Amino acid sequence: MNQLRRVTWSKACTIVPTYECFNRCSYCNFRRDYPSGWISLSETERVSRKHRDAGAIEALIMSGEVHPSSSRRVKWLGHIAEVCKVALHNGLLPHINVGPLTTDELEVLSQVSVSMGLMLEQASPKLVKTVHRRAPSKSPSIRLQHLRAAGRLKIPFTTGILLGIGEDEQDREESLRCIADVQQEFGNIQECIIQPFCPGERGYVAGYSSTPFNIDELPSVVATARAILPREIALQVPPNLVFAGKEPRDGFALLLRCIEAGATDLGGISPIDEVNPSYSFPNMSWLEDELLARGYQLLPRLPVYERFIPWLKRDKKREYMFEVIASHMQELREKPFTKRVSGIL
Ligand SMILES: O=c1nc2n(C[C@H](O)[C@H](O)[C@H](O)CO)c3cc(O)ccc3cc-2c(=O)[nH]1
Ligand SMILES: C[C@H]1O[C@@H](n2cnc3c(N)ncnc32)[C@H](O)[C@@H]1O
Ligand code: MET
Ligand code: SF4
Repeated sequence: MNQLRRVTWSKACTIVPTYECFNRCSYCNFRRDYPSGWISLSETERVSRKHRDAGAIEALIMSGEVHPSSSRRVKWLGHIAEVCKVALHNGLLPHINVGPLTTDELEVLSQVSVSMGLMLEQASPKLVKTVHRRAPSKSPSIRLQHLRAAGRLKIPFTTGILLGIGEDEQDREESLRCIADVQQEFGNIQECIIQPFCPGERGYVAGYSSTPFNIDELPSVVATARAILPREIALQVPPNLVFAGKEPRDGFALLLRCIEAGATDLGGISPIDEVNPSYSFPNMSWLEDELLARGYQLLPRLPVYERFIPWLKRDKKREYMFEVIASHMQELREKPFTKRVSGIL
């Protein structure tokens, strides 16, 4: 009998410490002007419980940023750590993506999460003059430094490239080679996201992008990534952006081409994609059936890949985190099916 091939996803609940951000990436639909406030811990608790009860495993902590030299930076970081603790104590495993951090900051947040992430976006310095002109955090050297610091600290890590922001094919290959280099040196990259820029309500690449990303080219970028990146790195594509603006049948056909080109993961699936709120996710139970008919098993996973669990520091303070990991692993082992966790989606 033919072995079923695996495609994974993570049932997530996105928690946003703050939408305020000192950067102004021209494609961003997420940021709001100061002051728009920080999430309270009681709201964090309410949201975490609700999603844990509905079967979520991951708390995707995604935030706007406070300038590195601002006097508010320490409070901002401390608040993110508190938000993670609340999510964890309500049974969710935090994955943190809050922009570039110093080594000390990474160390602090690694205590309260099971994995972290930062998109490289693109390594080409030319974008700091265009889409990232008002986004100092998007300096490629700062982001590569972050990836390497996370490597040194042995933090299981997610990164990726953003497509259609004015880069060309060589730029994409160069960015992927930078990610491969980090992996070669540190081995901490668990997945690489191949993320197509999608214009939303507010984000636009005004006058910058001479070649907006054509979603039908996604499989070929996935194939390039598969050729450049070491085998052990999972390739993630966001299914809501693959399905965007298409009939379900056509969206599915495109997703299948991405999978055949090497994509192995669909990332964090939450009720709302906070980055691209105008694009909803396909129904995961439906996707499970469709994929099964093509020889693929759609399996839920934790936000830390199993081979990295031994990397997580084990001390008294973090004993609780290991209990939460163990209980989710146990549940997935008993019933490793998408239908079981796809609850409220
Ligand atoms: O729903 C989303 N999840 C995003 N995720 C979450 C990701 O899909 C999952 O949380 C991870 O796969 C967990 O392992 C990101 C995670 C990162 O580390 C870096 C960037 C992203 C970007 C998105 C995103 O745009 N939308
Ligand atoms: C969290 C990640 O989301 C990505 N991101 C930000 N805005 C958009 C958009 N409009 N479309 C697709 N991806 C986006 C960036 O790559 C960022 O790092
Ligand atoms: C919507 S972006 C959220 C994460 C962070 N601000 C970054 O751009 O890397
Ligand atoms: S993409 Fe991230 S860094 Fe850029 S403006 Fe939006 S929240 Fe800020």
